Amino acid sequence: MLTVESLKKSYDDTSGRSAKRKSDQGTRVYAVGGVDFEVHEGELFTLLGPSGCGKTTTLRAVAGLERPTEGRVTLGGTVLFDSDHGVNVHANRRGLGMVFQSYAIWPHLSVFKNVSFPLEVMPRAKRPGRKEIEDRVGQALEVTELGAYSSRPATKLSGGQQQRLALARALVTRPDLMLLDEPLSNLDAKLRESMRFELKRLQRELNLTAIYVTHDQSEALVMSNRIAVMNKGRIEQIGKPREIYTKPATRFVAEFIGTSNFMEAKVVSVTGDEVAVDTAQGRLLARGVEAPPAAGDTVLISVRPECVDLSRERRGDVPNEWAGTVLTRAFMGDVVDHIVGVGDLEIRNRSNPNLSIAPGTEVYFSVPPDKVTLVPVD
Ligand SMILES: Nc1ncnc2c1ncn2[C@@H]1O[C@H](COP(=O)(O)OP(=O)(O)OP(=O)(O)O)[C@@H](O)[C@H]1O
Repeated sequence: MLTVESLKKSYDDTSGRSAKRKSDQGTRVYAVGGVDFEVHEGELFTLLGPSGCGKTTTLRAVAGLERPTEGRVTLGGTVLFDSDHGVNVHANRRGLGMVFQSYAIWPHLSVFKNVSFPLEVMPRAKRPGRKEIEDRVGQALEVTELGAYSSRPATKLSGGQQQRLALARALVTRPDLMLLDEPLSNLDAKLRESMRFELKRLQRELNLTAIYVTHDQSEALVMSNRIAVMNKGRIEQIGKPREIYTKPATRFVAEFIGTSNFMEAKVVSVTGDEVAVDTAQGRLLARGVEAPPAAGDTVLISVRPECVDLSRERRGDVPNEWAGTVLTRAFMGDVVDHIVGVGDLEIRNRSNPNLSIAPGTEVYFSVPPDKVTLVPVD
């Protein structure tokens, strides 16, 4: 549905020293350094990454609010931007719906008028008749569960309701693609969590195609069909939430999404998709490795804390079983974390809160081989 190819956006570097060099060398900084992705119909596609990684710039380039330095953007077969051929369709003519962090409802208008406004300002030739405007606004308010507030001044809505109003206003034009830039970040934590599910339900029910921008990894995991993890203006990995979490392609992805135990290791042997590695603390077996490395390669091992099985007794019949000592334990209500020391290494385990082992206790822990992830060394 949407294709973004080799998208780049650079700015003049106005920071200190490099600004001086700019005059003779033309220094540019890349906010987006060449990204490629596709968004399929009916999909919620998330751009996820830390502050400053270029996600908003990418979204604004798709919206037509930012002119890319290079690249091509195509929506349903129509070229919206193409640097090689000088194509740049105006933002108003791209047929997109947008919801931003500051959802900017019009305070002097009623809920109904806020939603009808985008239809009323359409060029005369495209503008729907009065009856159709009423029907479409009614529908948009219905799906966002604001029907009962139609005549209320927009300022007399709660934060969550105002957020839904911003969504209704974007939906009413029936856009081919919705662009959502951190739309929940102004809400308090509890409301933000329930709105995740609301938004996801709406997107699914209306079969909306959407690009969602967030720096919040749990929001991305809950809501997305697919996620593109961005770092320093580039995409490090694109995949389904489960793939991104269980098979991080780079150290950055493994560190940014969730928590992980990392160990440097050397590959000892490779048999099909089974890889044995040596770490400073001992040998580990990894199974189900896609694109296995070669013997002798250096790799990074990543193991999620919930994949570390902790026990007071040695089991003996399981692979990857090591002995260690509990250093700390942290109870967090729904889970408990134990930090286990093995030589210089600290391994984090996450368990059901029924397990509680005092610091200083000798323990055994093991990792199922299919939970040992090999990450290429950067
Ligand atoms: N107009 C501009 N001039 C110069 N640099 C800019 C401009 N706009 C953005 N940048 C820089 O480009 C980089 C990417 O910015 P962008 O807003 O896309 O990041 P982001 O990932 O959306 O971050 P955040 O989550 O903080 O909004 C940043 O380093 C930013 O400082």
